[in-house]
Amino acid sequence: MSAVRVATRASLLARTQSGIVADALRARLDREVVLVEVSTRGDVDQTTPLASFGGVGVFVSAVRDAVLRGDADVAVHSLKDLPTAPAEGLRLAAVPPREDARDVLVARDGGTVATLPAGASVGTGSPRRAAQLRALRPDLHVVPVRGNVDTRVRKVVDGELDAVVLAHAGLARLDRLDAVTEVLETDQMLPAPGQGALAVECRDVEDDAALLDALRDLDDDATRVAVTAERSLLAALEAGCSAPVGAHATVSGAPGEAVVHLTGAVVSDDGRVQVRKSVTGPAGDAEQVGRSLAADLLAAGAPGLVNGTRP
Ligand SMILES: NCc1[nH]cc(CCC(=O)O)c1CC(=O)O
Repeated sequence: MSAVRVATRASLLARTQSGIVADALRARLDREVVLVEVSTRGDVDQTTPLASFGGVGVFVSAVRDAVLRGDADVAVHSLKDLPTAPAEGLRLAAVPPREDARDVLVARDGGTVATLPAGASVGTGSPRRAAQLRALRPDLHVVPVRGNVDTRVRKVVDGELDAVVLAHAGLARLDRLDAVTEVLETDQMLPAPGQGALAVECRDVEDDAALLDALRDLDDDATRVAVTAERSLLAALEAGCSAPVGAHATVSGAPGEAVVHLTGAVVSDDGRVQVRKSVTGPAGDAEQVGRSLAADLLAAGAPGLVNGTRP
């Protein structure tokens, strides 16, 4: 049988994540599984703000194109980087078990959000993290940063910044949890929809039955339900990945009676206005649960926040 080719971005985090999926496929298929690196404009140029490339979508589409062209069979992404619109010609074949979805602080001298000195500079490129940081500590100086996880951590180690906010999941996968000085609870910092989860796509028309079986086996039901609710909320708010929207869902209960509990928040850029709500519904209706929470948030005044802060 031919090798399975896994398309990945070239960054260390992307290669690590794709390696996790490649290992999982290897364990389920008695086949060779190889990584195919795709370099994107967003990876090559680490300084230009992402918005001028058309947002993080640039990372995703180059990897997808490799699969659509037939240069690879499977694409691996961070699920939170995927636009909510479905991709023509591809399907979301597997959502593997999620890592910790929370954000973390990496600060000098063991700092936490509560103990950072007045006016401390905290790096993040995410409007969602910036807005929630300002809500917690209006005195903080939020500095836009780009670059991979290692570069961001180094800015703290080198003293260029007092702290950065990153995803727990990325640091865990890179074995860099030693740098974490505080895990931010979701009531302080609601993660991005899909944070901590991976997305594995294949061609719509894929006819490799063994590969499709392996992908199905890699899919985690509870993770798929949770991220479906979170992304349905995001889509219904008509907010993109750069909007100050947080969402986090958990699934509980026996199969057949499982429920999904979804919390969502929209925050003004300056952190002064936060609309935050929760809803619980049947796991089988995850999309509807997300849409109904979006309606609640919109009724509570979220539209001005979503629209007012889009680039
Ligand atoms: N924005 C880039 C990005 N996309 C996914 C992750 C981490 C892994 C994940 O959230 O699953 C990161 C880095 C970060 O936010 O710290």
